[in-house]
Amino acid sequence: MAEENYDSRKIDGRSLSKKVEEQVKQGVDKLKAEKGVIPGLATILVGEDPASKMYVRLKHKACERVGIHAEDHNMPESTTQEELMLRIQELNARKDIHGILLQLPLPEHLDDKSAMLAIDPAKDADGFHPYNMGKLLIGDEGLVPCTPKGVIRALEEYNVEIQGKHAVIVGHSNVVGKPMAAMLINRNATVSVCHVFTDDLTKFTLDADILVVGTGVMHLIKADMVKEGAVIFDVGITEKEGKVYGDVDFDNVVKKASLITPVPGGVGPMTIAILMEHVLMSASNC
Ligand SMILES: Nc1nc(=O)c2c([nH]1)NC[C@@H]1CN(c3ccc(C(=O)N[C@@H](CCC(=O)O)C(=O)O)cc3)C=[N+]21
Repeated sequence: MAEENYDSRKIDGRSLSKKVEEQVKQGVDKLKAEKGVIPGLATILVGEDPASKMYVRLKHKACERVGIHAEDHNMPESTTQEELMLRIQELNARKDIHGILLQLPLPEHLDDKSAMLAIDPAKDADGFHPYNMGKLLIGDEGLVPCTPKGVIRALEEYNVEIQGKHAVIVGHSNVVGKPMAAMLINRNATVSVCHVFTDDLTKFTLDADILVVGTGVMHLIKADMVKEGAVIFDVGITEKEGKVYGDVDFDNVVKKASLITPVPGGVGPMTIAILMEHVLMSASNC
């Protein structure tokens, strides 16, 4: 028998992100024409980590596509906390910079919490500032973490019902799991948050109508751990021998899912498109 073709189950993050970027580009053009404002994003990267450099490059390329001015603040590995704080304060004060993105992770000797706290919440393109996280928790979603927002956008685009559904999140990080839980609760899902200490992970994943996995454990989620018809978002990235892998064993899990994101080409491009949207939002509000 011929291999079944599961292409229609794939959530195409690349084409979704193109659609979002097209909307952002229109907004940017309008803002330029009507108010003479050019949205500006400053990225801060401390050190020379190759993966971080690659991610920052992807963000700059996206800025170029949508007409956002992008500045690369690449600071040396030896940067002190004081120097980093000073740079953030300079960018906070600049009228032509509407979004500030501090690329994570920072080198060991730097404290990311105090650095993120120093970023003007109105310029917090990542949505990581405690003020914006707090707003998210009380249902006021402005600048929110880009990856979970991208998941929500994809659910909307594919007309997946959220209310009343059991959404299971694997991974309780500040950048994905926790904000994802808040966004799904805000939309009346029943939410379970699992993580490395969860006693019986499969008990939860098997019951998930919507499954979001962000752990960084390659192919953690196998076909026998998911429910028939589940909608699955793979937020994991593991690099191995020049290839990227997700947290979901896509080739087998796709046979049970109704919709599923691949890695690459899934939530990654969406994350960047939402980031562009945030810079436009901040520039529009200034
Ligand atoms: N302050 C901060 N904000 C971030 O948003 C942030 C961060 N720090 N640190 C690192 C992670 C990682 N991240 C990615 C975004 C897009 C892709 C992406 O678009 N990936 C392509 C593949 C690219 C390739 O590997 O060729 C894809 O999935 O199709 C990947 C990773 C943002 N991060």
